[in-house]
Amino acid sequence: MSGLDQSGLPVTLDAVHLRYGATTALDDLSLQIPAGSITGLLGRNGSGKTSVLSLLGSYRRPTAGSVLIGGADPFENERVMEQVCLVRESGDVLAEERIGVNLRYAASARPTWSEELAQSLLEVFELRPKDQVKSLSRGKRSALGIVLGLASRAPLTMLDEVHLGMDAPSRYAFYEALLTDYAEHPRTFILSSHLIGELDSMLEHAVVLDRGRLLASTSAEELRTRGMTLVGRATEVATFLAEAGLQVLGERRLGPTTEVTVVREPGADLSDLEARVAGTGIEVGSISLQDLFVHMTDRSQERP
Ligand SMILES: Nc1ncnc2c1ncn2[C@@H]1O[C@H](COP(=O)(O)OP(=O)(O)OP(=O)(O)O)[C@@H](O)[C@H]1O
Repeated sequence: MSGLDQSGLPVTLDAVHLRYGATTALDDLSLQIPAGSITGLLGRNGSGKTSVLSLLGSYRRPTAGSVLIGGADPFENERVMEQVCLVRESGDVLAEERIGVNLRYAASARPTWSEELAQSLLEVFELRPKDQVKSLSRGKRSALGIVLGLASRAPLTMLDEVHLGMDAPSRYAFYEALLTDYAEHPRTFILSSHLIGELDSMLEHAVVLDRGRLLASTSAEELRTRGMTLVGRATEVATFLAEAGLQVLGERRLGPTTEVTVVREPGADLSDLEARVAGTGIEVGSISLQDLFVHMTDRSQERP
């Protein structure tokens, strides 16, 4: 890696294991996050999202395997880490200090810092430099984390559930600010969240974890097209499904009508589904990333 990479850093995890004592948090995780992408790091509680970000933020080292940012090991690597910004849910701020002091501290540590962006975001989120961090409400403290994360303009910027506690208008202001600044200053963003519905349209790449294992690391578009819904008369849908060779994830009955969610195997094609249902009265619809995620991580079918 030479100098500052202004267009975003790629991330590679190769056979990564992370254990906390007897707990295996990450189990043989291999994935790549493209440089310059807005990537969603998705998973249920305890799936390992924060653990992945702690490795990338150089708070921890893997028990086994390798973590590379821009081709280099980030651990205790100042040259890499000045280009990496991780904002954790806890904020990582100097709570006893004023907002202005926190901003000056961040600016001094970051060669890519934009003071202009920081000041405009303070206005967007109605934060005043003279306010003490410890007196901020939870939502305002989250907003401060977002100001620090976005104004860092770090080539790898990671935001771990940062928008928790923020009201809907503030969250939408955050999404808009991120997209606007990203358009002018592309970089790699990794956003970890449960609010997949809100992030869906922003994401270019998605990493889905479940119990420390990788379920998917793929383009968001590929993930979105993995599933479809079929809505029609129950008998017709059942007849179609009997011949279609599709995996059924879920079914909802609404009187004589049924809605089934089907998925294709990675690499298979669902684009001909419209043509295949022609004349059956069945309608084909898309499913949201949120619904697909719920289905992918559903454990209700598991039996010990
Ligand atoms: N410091 C720790 N000591 C022991 N176990 C830990 C520690 N941190 C995390 N774990 C365990 O590692 C696993 C992954 O946790 P992690 O915090 O990475 O998940 P997460 O996806 O970020 O969860 P959440 O969405 O609830 O924040 C969980 O089983 C968790 O209990």
